Amino acid sequence: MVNEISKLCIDYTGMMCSSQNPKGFSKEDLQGLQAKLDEAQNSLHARRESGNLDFSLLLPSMLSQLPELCEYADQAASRFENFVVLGIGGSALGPLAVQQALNHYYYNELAPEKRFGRSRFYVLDNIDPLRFRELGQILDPQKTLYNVISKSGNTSETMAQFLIVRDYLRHFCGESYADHLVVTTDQQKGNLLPIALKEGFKRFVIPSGIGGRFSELTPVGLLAAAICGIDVEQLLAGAIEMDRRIRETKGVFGNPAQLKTALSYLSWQKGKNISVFMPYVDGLKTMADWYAQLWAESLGKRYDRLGKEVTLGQTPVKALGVTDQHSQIQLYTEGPDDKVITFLTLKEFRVTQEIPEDLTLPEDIRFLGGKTLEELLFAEQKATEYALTKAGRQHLKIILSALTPYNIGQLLLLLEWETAYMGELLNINAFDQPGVEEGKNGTYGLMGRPGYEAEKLAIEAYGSERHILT
Ligand SMILES: O=P(O)(O)OC[C@H]1O[C@H](O)[C@H](O)[C@@H](O)[C@@H]1O
Repeated sequence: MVNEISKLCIDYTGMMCSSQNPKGFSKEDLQGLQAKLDEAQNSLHARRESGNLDFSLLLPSMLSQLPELCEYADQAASRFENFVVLGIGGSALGPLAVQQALNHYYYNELAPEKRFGRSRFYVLDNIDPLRFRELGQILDPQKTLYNVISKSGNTSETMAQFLIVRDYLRHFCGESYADHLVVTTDQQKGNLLPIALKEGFKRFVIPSGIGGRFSELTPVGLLAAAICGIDVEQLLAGAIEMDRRIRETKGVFGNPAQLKTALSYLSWQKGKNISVFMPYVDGLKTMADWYAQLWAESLGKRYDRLGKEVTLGQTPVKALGVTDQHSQIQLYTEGPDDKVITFLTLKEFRVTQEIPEDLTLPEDIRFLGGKTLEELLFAEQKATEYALTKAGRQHLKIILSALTPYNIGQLLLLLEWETAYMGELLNINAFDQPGVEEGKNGTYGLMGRPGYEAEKLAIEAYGSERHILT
């Protein structure tokens, strides 16, 4: 059972009923959701038409902004050896995921003379002072460009990093410090915008209505990708094609987002409260981090859209094949049956690594000789699927034909649409994150931001009753 979607396909055999997997779903189970899915589709597409669903509506308009973005990226890449993102959450995870997937791909594909003149990529999302200090020590400020990314322009972590870096650049670069800062933020809101305007930083806009976790295919991710030599046109082309398929294809067995949503929804209904995302490609390891934020913040909600308390969500877990076969698979096979596993794999790797033959070795090792590492990886992945099916555990597999910008664009859009569909089926708002506000406001209180005195007092009162073993 393989759903072909140009260069990305979904193999959902491991979710379906068979002689080996009697607990799996039937075609009728999937068809039974068709009316709900169509309703979700109509509602999402109506919001899109009225301009209230920006994450996919904006793809073509992003294409028209590429010439300006790429021109700036080319100039920056020829001047700066290092490109550092200061951002967190949706302002860091997408850029990281795309870089890890594609940066080396491009490096190796480029003609040798073109391999230079592209910046090295770093992300400072966490505010660990040691890492912050140490990265500053190894990067030459004259050769470094910092991209401050914040949709809200108010995030404490990002703003704190920005203030330190601005000070440091002023110290080392003098009056030209502003050339070392590029800001990606909202067009109208937030504290970063007026500073950027006043101090003359180059600025890119995150279109209104797009939340951080849906913003990779805006300047949030496109600038970093372009500066590091990734073909952003192809990235957008893949996303636009996936978007078109999702909009135009009818029926759960043809529409990739509907199929993926139906499988997620049915498994969630069957008590699978955990969604494991397990790429079998090192380059896609951080894609699992991006997915974790998307799934967790979008679907983990206490109230539905009518304000009724529902407490919903499915906990995302990140894993890596084959590494986690030697760590987590034991639990997935024999532990509580509360997980659905999404494997992410490639049809082929661009390289072949042979394992040498040595006929003098004992047979139990010799069998590996003459095979390749890819053969071993694919065999392990298949054997894991089999073992999970045998244990009655549900899993599916997204297969990319290769690690290319086009395919990564397709994958991002598929997962974004699936998340939006799931929000509709669960009748929750998939685009907000009220649960993170309490902690943020408490931090403001503790750090002395005016207007948050009550939060400070409440946290201090909470801190007075502690149980500590020393
Ligand atoms: O881009 P920013 O506005 O700085 O937001 C960064 C992150 O902040 C919060 O933690 C939100 O929960 C995330 O959804 C967001 O991605």
